[in-house]
Amino acid sequence: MNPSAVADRNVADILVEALPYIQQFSTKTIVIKYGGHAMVDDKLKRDFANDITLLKYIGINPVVVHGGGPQISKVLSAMGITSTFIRGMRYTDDATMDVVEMVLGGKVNKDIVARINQEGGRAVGLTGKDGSLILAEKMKIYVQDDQEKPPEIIDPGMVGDVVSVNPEIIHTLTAKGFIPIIAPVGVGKNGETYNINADVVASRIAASLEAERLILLTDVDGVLDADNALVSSINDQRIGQMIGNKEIKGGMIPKVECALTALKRGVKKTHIINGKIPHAVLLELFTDSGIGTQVFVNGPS
Ligand SMILES: Nc1ncnc2c1ncn2[C@@H]1O[C@H](COP(=O)(O)OP(=O)(O)O)[C@@H](O)[C@H]1O
Ligand SMILES: CC(=O)N[C@@H](CCC(=O)OP(=O)(O)O)C(=O)O
Repeated sequence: MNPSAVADRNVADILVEALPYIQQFSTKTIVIKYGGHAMVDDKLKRDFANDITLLKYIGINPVVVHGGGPQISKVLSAMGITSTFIRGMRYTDDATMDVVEMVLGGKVNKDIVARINQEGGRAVGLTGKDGSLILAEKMKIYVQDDQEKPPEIIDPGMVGDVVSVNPEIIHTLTAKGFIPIIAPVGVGKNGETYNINADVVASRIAASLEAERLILLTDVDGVLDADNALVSSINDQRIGQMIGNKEIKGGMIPKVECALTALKRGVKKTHIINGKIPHAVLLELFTDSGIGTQVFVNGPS
């Protein structure tokens, strides 16, 4: 639905339309991945903080996993370091890892926490190290440019994959009325620090919490086809085709792959939506038409 169409509607109508959704989601867990590209300006950041606070007040358990890719790149470039990305993952040497941990676990995480608390919510910031939330290991990235040759394995440095999630700390916080805000930094079995793509963390956290919804907020309306038209529903087969013919590229690759992983691991529904639309989270959850792309396993394409 066009967001301005929502604004023109009678407030009472909107509230009534929202009621069955509020009833459906009450006491359920909704995981929201807040991408760095959606953290655009003060107004949008405030809208996001409002949405999350409102969800908690009406009895839903929101859990936020945030990114911060552009924010990391800005600090790295001020230090004269240029990042390279392999299939949407930032090559992470030791110096880059330090910056990633400082930016994600520090500035970005605390900004989101402070904004939600400003709106009357009770947010608590965590990285995957806190409460041993995310056990990680080095990710192996397979790249196959030539179908005739076997895939090449690329060493991405300290890029991590999630081995397991221990959600105890999240359950403890949500039960006490807090909203967990999670930075995608993981810990290895020898205490080493890993940089994990935030989409990967969001999908595994959502699975571990048996979440009702995983919502991935980004800076485009959802998955776009070759004509830049929104694909409002997509299944695993079409995802494979669109990655294969490079219609889905870069940062959208981990997003669609993670949406599928979440569904296969028991999350009920997953949507990729434009976080630059004011109150995108509320529009997605509480209106009949919703926005963005819904991802399916074996479903409609
Ligand atoms: N088929 C596609 N549809 C939409 N976006 C795509 C597609 N292929 C690549 N992209 C890119 O993926 C980006 C979103 O990923 P990313 O930049 O990592 O965002 P975020 O910071 O929200 O995780 C879009 O801005 C777009 O440039
Ligand atoms: C391994 C890897 O690429 N990690 C990401 C972590 C942040 C992230 O995922 O941020 P967005 O969601 O804003 O893209 C990075 O270094 O940029």
